[in-house]
Amino acid sequence: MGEIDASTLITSNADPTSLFQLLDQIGEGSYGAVFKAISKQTNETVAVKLIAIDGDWDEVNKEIQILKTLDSAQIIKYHGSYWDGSDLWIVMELCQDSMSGLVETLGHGLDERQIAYVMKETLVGLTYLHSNKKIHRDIKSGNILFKDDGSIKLADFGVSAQLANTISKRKTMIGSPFWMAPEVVQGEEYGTVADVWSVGITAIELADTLPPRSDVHPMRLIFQIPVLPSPTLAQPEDWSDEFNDFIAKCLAKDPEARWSCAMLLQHPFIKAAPRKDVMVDAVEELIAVKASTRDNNEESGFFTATDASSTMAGTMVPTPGPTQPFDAGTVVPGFDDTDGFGTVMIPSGTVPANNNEESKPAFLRHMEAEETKDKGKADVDVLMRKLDDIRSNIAMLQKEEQAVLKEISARNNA
Ligand SMILES: Nc1ncnc2c1ncn2[C@@H]1O[C@H](COP(=O)(O)OP(=O)(O)OP(=O)(O)O)[C@@H](O)[C@H]1O
Repeated sequence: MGEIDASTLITSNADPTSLFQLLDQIGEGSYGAVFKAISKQTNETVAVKLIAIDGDWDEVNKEIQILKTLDSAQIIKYHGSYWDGSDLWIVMELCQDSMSGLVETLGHGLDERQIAYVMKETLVGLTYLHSNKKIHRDIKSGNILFKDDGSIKLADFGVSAQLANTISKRKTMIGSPFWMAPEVVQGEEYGTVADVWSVGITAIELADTLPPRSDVHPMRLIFQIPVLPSPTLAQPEDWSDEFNDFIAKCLAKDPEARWSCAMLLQHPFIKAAPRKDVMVDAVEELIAVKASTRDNNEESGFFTATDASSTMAGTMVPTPGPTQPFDAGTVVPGFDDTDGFGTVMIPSGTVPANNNEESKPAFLRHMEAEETKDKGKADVDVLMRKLDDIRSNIAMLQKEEQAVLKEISARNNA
């Protein structure tokens, strides 16, 4: 079980199966599955994340300790943790789905008023988090959940960080590459505005259904993020000036120039945001699509578990749902990250200090280490793609060099 004793994590010694009846599985993360459940004492419906004993206890412990301390209407409520002898049960407030699940199931992006509302609630939650000296580090539509009444809840604090009173910056390379700020992929010190960059990428994701540059391999993307101009909406002209400007303020490449969450709450795009009723139609549409998918699956004999014991015995067929365009799972060293679309987490201390590798982003070192493991499998195609990547990065850097030289010459002549 690692260095942490499960007894330090749990709320009480009660057997969770006597407290909660697990119902359908509603999600799956890298550490375990999430179930809808009902409290046998209060009849309240809740969400239960089941984490197997061989999980990464250090990270689980961190998530629980952070969740325990948070109390905000925009952050998922934590109800407690229990141990059933083999799995840790983390009991939380139940949501309908994530924003990525919504967009995916509906098959289209949100409209501008809905995005303004989701962004406002996200910023309120993050302002609270940041004022408590915490950084989320994995903001994306997959980690923004919503309830049936349209309320928004930030979730997945598995990779969040607590900033010490004296240290307001972090260096550990954590996040999902498509949503990562330039200073994070460059391995520089970063602060709470790293979350703001991810908010800007999420706004684009909610409008366009995918984050920008989603067709680029994450390995190449980490070179591109610091060099290329800030991303914009795919068709900026289809959206208001206020929305385009909001995204530009979130996606300032220089963290010093980037607006904070508190500043963004005063932005005209957010000031004009409607109330949660704006989500009602989308939520109803989602529930209807889910119900018809369930009916179709039942007709074709595809079923979901309604009983915890059958589920844990392995007889359950996972809840069918639309295929995720992105694997929203957290990728930790030792986990397979074949597509690289998940959260990347390189715990501090895993990277040797004071060697010539230090200047490389930790994320890149991790990818390279993974590649070395698979060296035997490398073939000419792989090497050709690598060459292609290197050439494209050289071309980008040359372009950047030209721009900087031009700027120097302009300033010298001024
Ligand atoms: N409280 C909740 N209410 C409703 N659904 C939830 C809740 N918590 C999680 N889920 C669903 O379960 C899925 C898995 O959640 P989990 O936090 O375990 O992993 P993840 O964030 O998707 O991935 P990872 O932990 O690998 O980053 C989520 O994508 C979400 O759709």
